[in-house]
Amino acid sequence: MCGIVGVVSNAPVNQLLYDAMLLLQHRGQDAAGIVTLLERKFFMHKAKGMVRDVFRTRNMRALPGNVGLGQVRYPTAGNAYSEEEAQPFYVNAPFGIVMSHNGNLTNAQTLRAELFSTDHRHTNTESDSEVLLNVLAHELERSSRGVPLQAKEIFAAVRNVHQRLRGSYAVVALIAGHGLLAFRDPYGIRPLCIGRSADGSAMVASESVALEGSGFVLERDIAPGEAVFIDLQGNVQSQQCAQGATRNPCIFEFVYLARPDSTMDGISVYQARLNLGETLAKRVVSTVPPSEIDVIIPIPESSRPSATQLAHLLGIPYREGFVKNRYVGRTFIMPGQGVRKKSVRQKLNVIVSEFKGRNVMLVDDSIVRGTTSREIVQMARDAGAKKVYLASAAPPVRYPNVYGIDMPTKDELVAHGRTIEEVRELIGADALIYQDVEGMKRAVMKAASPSAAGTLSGFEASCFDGVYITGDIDTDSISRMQSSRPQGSSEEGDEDTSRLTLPNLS
Ligand SMILES: O=P(O)(O)OC[C@H]1O[C@H](OP(=O)(O)OP(=O)(O)O)[C@H](O)[C@@H]1O
Ligand SMILES: NC(=O)CC[C@H](N)C(=O)O
Ligand SMILES: [Mg+2]
Repeated sequence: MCGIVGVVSNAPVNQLLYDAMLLLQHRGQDAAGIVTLLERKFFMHKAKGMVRDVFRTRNMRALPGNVGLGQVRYPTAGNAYSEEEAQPFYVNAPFGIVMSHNGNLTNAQTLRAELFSTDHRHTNTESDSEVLLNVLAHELERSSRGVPLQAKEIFAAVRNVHQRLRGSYAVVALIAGHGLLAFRDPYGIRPLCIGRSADGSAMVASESVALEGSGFVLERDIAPGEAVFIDLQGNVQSQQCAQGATRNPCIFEFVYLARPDSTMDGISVYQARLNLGETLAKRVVSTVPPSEIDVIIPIPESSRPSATQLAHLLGIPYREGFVKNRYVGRTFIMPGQGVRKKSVRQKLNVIVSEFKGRNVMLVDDSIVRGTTSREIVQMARDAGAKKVYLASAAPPVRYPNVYGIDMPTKDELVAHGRTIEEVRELIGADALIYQDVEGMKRAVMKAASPSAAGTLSGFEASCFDGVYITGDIDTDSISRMQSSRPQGSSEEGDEDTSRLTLPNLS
């Protein structure tokens, strides 16, 4: 996942975009970029790093214009360390287009070859997003050949783009001299919403928190397959551009990726996490009698709502036993296992009195590679805990994700090919309780507003159930994607040489 945002306003948008990107920072910590549009000219600044490091006053001053877009990147394809693959991307024809993408194309290699041989377009990076931009540019060129580019031609181009792309994509693009285009893949895997401010400005963003925190009111989610075009005067037009679109948002957004104060596809992320704690409570009682748990301790940050609800329902005290260093980012979305592992200890420290002589139940939202759990269980023991139980608000992550979450190889998933007992042993906990897949889906669905519930077909939950919603994923495509996953650099904690190796228990 990455965070994307676009604005059409009647006042300068540089600061607005910067602030919205800070609200989306949890979706990507690796690179950040803004493009603004003044008359026919784009102004761009992008670099590796978090928003506050990438933009200096001089960079902000060099971003004039009332229209613009931005992105915070969490790399899932191409090169994690390449400045060139920071977004937005730019092409000069037709018209001049810049684009930000959240998601992952599963047919990027085929498209790259097709772009070169058939469309005669050159891509110069390993990024799937650059491929996407070129497909969009080619289709805009085709649909507007000999006629002025208007909403009709733009929607026709998006229809063709949907035909060619596979995978997940939420996109915001600016077309010089025309306006802002936003669209979402036909399954709605990655989120995108739209809102307005009192002065009539329009904003599209990955999460509602970016709108609300910027003084906008959330109007609605952009529907799966839908395209929205906002002209330079702020007039909004939209059209469904995909056949047979269904709403299947990525369930991992609700488990971990999104901020709890966001609402996506009509589902409150916070309520979803509370509900996950509720269903988890039922699983806990059938494994560890509540009388044997002295205290429930969340693993900050994302597990807090589930842990609170679990503690409440079991009638066990909830305590903050780990203090988080707020200056260390999210460890899961860091590129490279070496840096992730080191960061868990830098990020979390224990309050010994909450552990000493107690049976503690630690709660996390999910266990992916097991990096966090193994460190945390050991830290709890070192702090004097008698028994350390671990509960996960999500089921075991057993399958690679190909839709924009960096878990592309099954070997790095601690639960792949292992029984829960084997995972427990590896992590070193006295008991390990996982959510079950159906319980998770029900819990998240229950958090949907009544009007949204009817529009949801289900969830993209492949990393938990192995069912890939786009229907075109097999072991070959997974290994192809594995080879195009972000590569690290040795100077920043090379992930290949320091990759966590798990003992083979079979
Ligand atoms: O099993 P692992 O591979 O360690 O991944 C899972 C952990 O990573 C995430 O935390 P993260 O620190 O990224 O973010 P958070 O502060 O939002 O919880 C998630 O909340 C789990 O704690
Ligand atoms: N996480 C994302 O949405 C990543 C977008 C794109 N695939 C990249 O790697 O830059
Ligand atoms: Mg966490």
